[in-house]
Amino acid sequence: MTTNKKTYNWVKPKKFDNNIIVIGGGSAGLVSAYIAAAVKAKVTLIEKHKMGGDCLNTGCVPSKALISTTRLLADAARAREFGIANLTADYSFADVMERVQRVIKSIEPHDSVERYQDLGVVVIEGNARLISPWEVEVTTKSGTQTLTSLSIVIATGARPLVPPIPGIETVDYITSDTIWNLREQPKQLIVLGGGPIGCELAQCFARLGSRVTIIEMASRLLIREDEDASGLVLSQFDQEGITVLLRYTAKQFIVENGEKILLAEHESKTVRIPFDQVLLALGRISNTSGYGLEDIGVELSPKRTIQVDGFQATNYPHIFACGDVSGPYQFTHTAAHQAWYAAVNGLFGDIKKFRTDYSIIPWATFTEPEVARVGFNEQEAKEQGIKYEISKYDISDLDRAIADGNAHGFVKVLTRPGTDKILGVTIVGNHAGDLIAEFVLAMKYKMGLNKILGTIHIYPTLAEANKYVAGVWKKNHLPLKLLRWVARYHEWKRG
Ligand SMILES: Cc1cc2nc3c(=O)[nH]c(=O)nc-3n(C[C@H](O)[C@H](O)[C@H](O)COP(=O)(O)OP(=O)(O)OC[C@H]3O[C@@H](n4cnc5c(N)ncnc54)[C@H](O)[C@@H]3O)c2cc1C
Ligand SMILES: NC(=O)c1ccc[n+]([C@@H]2O[C@H](COP(=O)([O-])OP(=O)(O)OC[C@H]3O[C@@H](n4cnc5c(N)ncnc54)[C@H](O)[C@@H]3O)[C@@H](O)[C@H]2O)c1
Repeated sequence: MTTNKKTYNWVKPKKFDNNIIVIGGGSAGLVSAYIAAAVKAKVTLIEKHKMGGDCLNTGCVPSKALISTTRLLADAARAREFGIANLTADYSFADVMERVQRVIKSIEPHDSVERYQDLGVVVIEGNARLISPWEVEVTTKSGTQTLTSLSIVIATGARPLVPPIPGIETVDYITSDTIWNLREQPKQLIVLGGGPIGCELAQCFARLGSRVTIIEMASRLLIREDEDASGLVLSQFDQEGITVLLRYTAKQFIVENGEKILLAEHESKTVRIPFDQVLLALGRISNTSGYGLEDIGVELSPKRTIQVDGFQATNYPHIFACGDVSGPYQFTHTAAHQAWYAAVNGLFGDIKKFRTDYSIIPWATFTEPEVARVGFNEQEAKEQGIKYEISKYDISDLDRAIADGNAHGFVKVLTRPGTDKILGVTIVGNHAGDLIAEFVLAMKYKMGLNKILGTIHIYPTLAEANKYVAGVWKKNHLPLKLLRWVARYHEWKRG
């Protein structure tokens, strides 16, 4: 990437207050600041809202806290299957939502100003604005100051997409930012979008007793995953009474006699869907305006994320970006991964630069069943013309899953034809997000399915599914010639 010509229009300070300034105290910013402090750099972290960013305050943590409560309710509803005649759950929606806040409070110290100050980071709670490629203006309650830095990491995150659907402003919509403020349960909740946010939250609210309808314009839920994976999520949602309307596109909101109605388009017809609350889960857009990027000319990508090169650098070689604001992934663990590169390249790039390693990126959607993935799935391999073989193990056969009363799902491994090299894995089922870790490690350290098959897995665990799928691969790759020869050898020995 070439240096933006605008660099030459700015006067570079002769001395600097900081080695690195990090803008944004979410998953990406916190890790960048941590790394910088660990290697003894002078680092200032600026956060304008809440330390911990989306993950702690409105994203991963509250959603997973709500998932754990609602799973308890779903398990209680299945009590009979477990030999318990009657198990009633007495709860109030408001109490459940308060518990979510308590979980956030318990995790808050991990991301707190105090913790980062103790680590050696200067933390400023204020609004940052780039006023030159080396200067950041910070506005706090007590005033405005200008800081200078040799390098800058932009980690300003993303926000829920609010599309300009006519009438949207009249229906008091909620997003993943505001849903956590609800204390009164929606009776009839529409969830716009069947991606990870829509699916996780739709299931939670259905389990709490709301009547939930998902509106998804694509032909499947979780469209990035393979059809067999999203199919299992769909059939679970059907069983739980969630209405899933596929190939429906939200077109307009109207309010008639006080009733809120969504007009959605389906097969060229307009369908009316009444509701009392609508959650927008239509994707997240990067925060790229209002803090000086446009003034100094930091370039954006066609997807409106900050454009970075393979080293997380923007068109200014000393300004880096990481996390949701730069993409291409929008996960806490990828934000943290990129943050290491942004900080290290920002501090030591003159000596050595490290290219961000995207070779093995895992993720999971925490619906029941969970859907976890690393590497290629079938649809991506086909799109990219990559040849593969499939080994699939059905979890309905797994002793532990049967004992747990959760015998559904699968482990599917794509391997390079004729070898045990793993190209990608999809796991659907209980604890899929944990089970995939074995394959992430195997892929990272280039271990094939033979190595997984040769590893002892504790009986009876869900992790045995990983060994069994390796066994499926082995059965399909038996050394037939050798086995024929061995059979003759045994025959000869018998005389
Ligand atoms: C409902 C939901 C569930 C999710 N679940 C998961 C999950 O289970 N697993 C997973 O891996 N990911 C999950 N994610 C995604 C994850 O939350 C994000 O990928 C992650 O938080 C991105 O971190 P970030 O640091 O890039 O951005 P953020 O966390 O958004 O942090 C950016 C920070 O920058 C601050 N900021 C912005 N502008 C300025 C400025 N000018 N000055 C100072 N500060 C500024 C903001 O206030 C914010 O705190 C979920 C997201 C949502 C919404
Ligand atoms: N477990 C996790 O790791 C986790 C959980 C939640 C969110 N996230 C992150 O947050 C990101 C955003 O999630 P998301 O679910 O909001 O976005 P998404 O982009 O994954 O899904 C949005 C869905 O909305 C549909 N859609 C868009 N416009 C529509 C319309 N007008 N009518 C009907 N449907 C429409 C799209 O087809 C798509 O399927 C994810 O990509 C993920 O990276 C991760």
